[in-house]
Amino acid sequence: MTETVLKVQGVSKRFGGLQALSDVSMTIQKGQVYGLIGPNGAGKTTFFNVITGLYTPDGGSFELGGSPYTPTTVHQVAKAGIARTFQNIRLFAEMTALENVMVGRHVRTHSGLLGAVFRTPGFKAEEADIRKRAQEMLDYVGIGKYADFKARTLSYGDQRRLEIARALATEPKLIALDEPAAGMNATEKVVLRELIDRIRNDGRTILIIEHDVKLVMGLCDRVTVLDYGKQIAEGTSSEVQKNEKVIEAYLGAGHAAH
Ligand SMILES: Nc1ncnc2c1ncn2[C@@H]1O[C@H](COP(=O)(O)OP(=O)(O)OP(=O)(O)O)[C@@H](O)[C@H]1O
Repeated sequence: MTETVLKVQGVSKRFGGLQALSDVSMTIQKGQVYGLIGPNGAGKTTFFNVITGLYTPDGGSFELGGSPYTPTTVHQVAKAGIARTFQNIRLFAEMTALENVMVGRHVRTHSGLLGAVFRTPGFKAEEADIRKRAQEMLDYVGIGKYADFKARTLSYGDQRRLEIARALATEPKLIALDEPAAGMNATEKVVLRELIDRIRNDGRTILIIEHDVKLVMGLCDRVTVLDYGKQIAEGTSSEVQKNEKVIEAYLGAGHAAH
């Protein structure tokens, strides 16, 4: 039995005279790694920003885990069950790795602000649990030994893994990774690939924007290709690779081929 995690239908987004997304639809099933690729400026980040509540779409409908949802604010989207990472890493640089993950975990806590202010027993117990879970997340992505290091002191690859740990801490239905391999060397990419495989094998569902086509093709169950905001292909990695429009879009004049 397949179970749909995210269903997006007919999403559009215009910036002034520029149609950044034009009637884009996709269905992501539980346990899939779903790739979103396309040349520079194709609309990939815009799509991520729409589904995570950073941009308001001009049209389209959204379902998450079988229920309709409207991605209006970032916080509401996190609560609904989508967690993301960013192309340009967005960590709290002066906070420790552990604290960064604890912030992600707070999306799922109950004590609230009053509990924190008065340090109620309920709050203290919850805080201890959050700390423990955050450490487990760091161990899971392989940077447990850096728990007490400030985020800014970690290597680039480790900061990207920390972002993934923070996203996982919200227990998302869908984890959306925006160019997780950007700036990584070959060794770091191998480790990242293993991590994404492990996250999938543990039953999570992943949407990934990635410029490294080799990585995408090796990792993704299905792929959507955008070009100038339009969906020019959708299918398995091998179907998409053979698609004439895709080859054209990547090799065509005026586009950087990556
Ligand atoms: N906030 C904005 N205001 C105006 N135009 C925007 C905005 N965000 C994106 N765009 C434009 O929308 C188009 C799609 O951009 P987007 O960043 O989504 O592409 P992308 O596929 O993620 O590209 P890249 O691979 O370079 O990150 C581009 O022409 C971009 O200039």
